Amino acid sequence: MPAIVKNPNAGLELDIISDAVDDVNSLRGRMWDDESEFDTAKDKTGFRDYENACDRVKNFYKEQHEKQTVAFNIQARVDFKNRVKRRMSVWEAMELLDTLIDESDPDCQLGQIEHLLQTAEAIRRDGKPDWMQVTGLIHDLGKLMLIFGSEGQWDVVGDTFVVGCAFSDKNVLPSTFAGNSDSQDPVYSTKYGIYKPQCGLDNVMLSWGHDEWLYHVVKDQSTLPTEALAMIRYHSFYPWHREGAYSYLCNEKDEAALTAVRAFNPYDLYSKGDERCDVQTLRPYYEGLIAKFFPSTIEW
Ligand SMILES: O[C@H]1[C@H](O)[C@@H](O)[C@H](O)[C@@H](O)[C@@H]1O
Ligand SMILES: [Fe+2]
Ligand SMILES: [Fe+2]
Repeated sequence: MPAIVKNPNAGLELDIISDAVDDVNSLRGRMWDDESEFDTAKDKTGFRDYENACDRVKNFYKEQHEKQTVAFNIQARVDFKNRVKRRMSVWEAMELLDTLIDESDPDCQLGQIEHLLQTAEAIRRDGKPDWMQVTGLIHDLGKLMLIFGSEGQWDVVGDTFVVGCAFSDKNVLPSTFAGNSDSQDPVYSTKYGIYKPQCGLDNVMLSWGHDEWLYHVVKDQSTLPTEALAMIRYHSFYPWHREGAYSYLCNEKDEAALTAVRAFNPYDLYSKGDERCDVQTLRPYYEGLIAKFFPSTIEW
């Protein structure tokens, strides 16, 4: 049974999806009940413990850190532009996302649709505006790349980092970058690499993954504000928004983005320990919100 569902034809055959849901649910049952991979009652310090993470997570980061080179990142962006697009609604995308497992995540015990709803519900409980609730609801939909033709998990999920200059030791499991050929490159291995000081994140290439993919999908097809786009684009950029790395590449515009991403992050991360959500009960409320910012179907 596949750990992730990949449909090479990238169609949305419903029987494949429902088989996949069954497979994934049974896999989840085994991963989470029998292996006790997750610590259910942890406080905030228990999240994102990569040093003590299971092999699945450590192997994921080793592979990602070795394979995300500048050359790969340029090609990924070309491929993104030339890809075949699919049409579906945001809610359909959420249901499809629920057939996938994120191998990078040491904390997410429930499925992806519950993670989206838990994030949105935590934002809603705090009385935050509609647009931010919707942002929470959709922020990980870029993981659909796993179905729409990614190379693997390593070019979709996990934290992001800058490529084209020296890898920061503020990244998780930084020793694994030794296996990335860019670490030996005479330019890419220097502090600034291919960048100018304070050039701004718009001019910097972050490792390719679900943040950047969804940012491009959403920016022209929704009426979400700039802050929402920053939350989506940089939510996995933990070395920057949590650890303060790469400040020598940032400009003034990035300060506003940083404020937005920091406001968003606790809802994304710590809601993973919240109560379960009832998908069908919450559906009408969130479909109403989605309709405020998106047309009925969009191109993915
Ligand atoms: O493992 C997680 C992943 O589940 C998230 O979706 C991503 O945003 C994080 O940065 C990553 O580390
Ligand atoms: Fe994410
Ligand atoms: Fe998330």
